[in-house]
Amino acid sequence: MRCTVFGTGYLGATHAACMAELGHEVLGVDIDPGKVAKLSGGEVPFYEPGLADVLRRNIDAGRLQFTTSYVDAAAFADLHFLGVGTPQKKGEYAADLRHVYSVIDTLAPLLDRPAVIVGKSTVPVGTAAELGSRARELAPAADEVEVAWNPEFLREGFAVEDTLRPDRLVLGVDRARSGRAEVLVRELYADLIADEVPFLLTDLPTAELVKVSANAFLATKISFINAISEVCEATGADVTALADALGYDARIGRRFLNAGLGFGGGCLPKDIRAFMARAGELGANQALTFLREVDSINMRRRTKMVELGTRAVGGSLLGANIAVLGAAFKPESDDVRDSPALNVAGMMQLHGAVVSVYDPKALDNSRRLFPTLNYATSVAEACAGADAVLLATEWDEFRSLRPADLEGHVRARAIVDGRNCLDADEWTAAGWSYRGLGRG
Ligand SMILES: NC(=O)c1ccc[n+]([C@@H]2O[C@H](COP(=O)([O-])OP(=O)(O)OC[C@H]3O[C@@H](n4cnc5c(N)ncnc54)[C@H](O)[C@@H]3O)[C@@H](O)[C@H]2O)c1
Ligand SMILES: O=c1ccn([C@@H]2O[C@H](COP(=O)(O)OP(=O)(O)O[C@H]3O[C@H](CO)[C@@H](O)[C@H](O)[C@H]3O)[C@@H](O)[C@H]2O)c(=O)[nH]1
Repeated sequence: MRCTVFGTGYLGATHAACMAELGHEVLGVDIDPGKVAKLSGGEVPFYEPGLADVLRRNIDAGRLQFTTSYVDAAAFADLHFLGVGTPQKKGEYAADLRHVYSVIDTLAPLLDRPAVIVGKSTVPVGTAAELGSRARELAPAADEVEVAWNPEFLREGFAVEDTLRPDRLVLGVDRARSGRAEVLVRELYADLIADEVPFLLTDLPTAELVKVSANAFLATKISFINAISEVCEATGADVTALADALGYDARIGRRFLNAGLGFGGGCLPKDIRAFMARAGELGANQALTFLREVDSINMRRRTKMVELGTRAVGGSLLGANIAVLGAAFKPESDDVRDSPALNVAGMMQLHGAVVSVYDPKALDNSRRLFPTLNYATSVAEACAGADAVLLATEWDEFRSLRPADLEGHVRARAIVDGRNCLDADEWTAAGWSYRGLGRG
């Protein structure tokens, strides 16, 4: 079948390519002509393992195209996915929905036959119903336009795998409508459903809430273990051993219990804030106040890392050479949105340190977002003359570092492991001062 995907960023480009991989004809639509040109040429404008292969294979097969033209998109299909960004508003907790509304305001007037718009962006509860009313007001096809919500749960770094083998598919529909959305979406995902991926049909607000609740839970789990880290730091306990022991309880589980520098990225931080803002608008102010604490615990880890880095160089950052390994918000991604690593690097610089940042994939994005930091093109270059090394993103290249790899480069043997991914004993035995977060 045919579909379009509006917004070809991390989510949209992946969705478009993967829907083509399932055998559908797909047209990706973006307002950024540069992005459209790259994607059309088979180039992924960001780092996402495995995506380039899927993209090229499907472009070559003639199933996947990209355009900036809404007119072409409206003519191309009757099933339209909406995957544009919903960032945090400047200076507020709430989500900025201007891109989502812009898609509806531009697309709907072009819809002159029955159409289904399926939202995948993460939005505050109530948005889908509002978008549906607006689309029907603007569309020549009026009541024949239906808006449904199919939240996306993919993780960056595993986007292709998560799209082609998701844990579940959730579809929220407007029960007052024809049921066409369910029919089309079930047909689109037929191969996944046949592979026994659970398909959960619900109403619009529930679908919207599933998404933000999932991210709120994940953020809470990370902040829970990071709060325990603070107690470990006060007592000399080791949070990594503690998390392993907790994780054996199947009711708790080990995943998302990695203590360290905490969560960042284009999703968890802004989603929990938008969730709090929306709950407030709905008069449920008390319900999510715990998320404020989740956010605070998370941000405190970043200042703790700065504190450990400062201690590692003897108490003052002024003039100290600091190597920061990692800039992406997590490994296997070049995404630096709300990156804990860059936040720490920036704070160290503000305190007078000379900071050198290295990341295997995220340097271009880092330079664009934080042009005032110094960037190195290798671990060795970042560590040259360093008074302390800070490991901020657990890329394999950094996990596999051995003390000998840094000998001859650093000025002092001090390392702060912000992701608790190094063997503390090995580094200590090699004469290094090793500090981890939540490790005694
Ligand atoms: N990145 C993820 O891993 C992920 C996973 C699940 C959900 N989400 C959600 O998906 C949404 C998109 O996130 P993202 O990370 O892909 O964002 P992104 O910034 O990478 O991509 C958004 C894209 O939308 C395009 N765009 C903006 N306005 C447009 C318009 N009017 N018409 C067409 N294109 C337009 C932009 O040019 C950009 O390419 C957000 O709501 C996010 O919370 C993201
Ligand atoms: O035990 C852990 C696990 C993760 N993190 C950090 O948490 C952040 C988010 O990690 P992850 O959830 O893997 O990355 P995202 O790609 O942002 O994915 C989240 O956000 C997406 C966008 O909403 C959702 O689709 C995914 O399901 C959800 O996991 C990163 O900074 C990680 O370093 C930890 O600190 N400790």
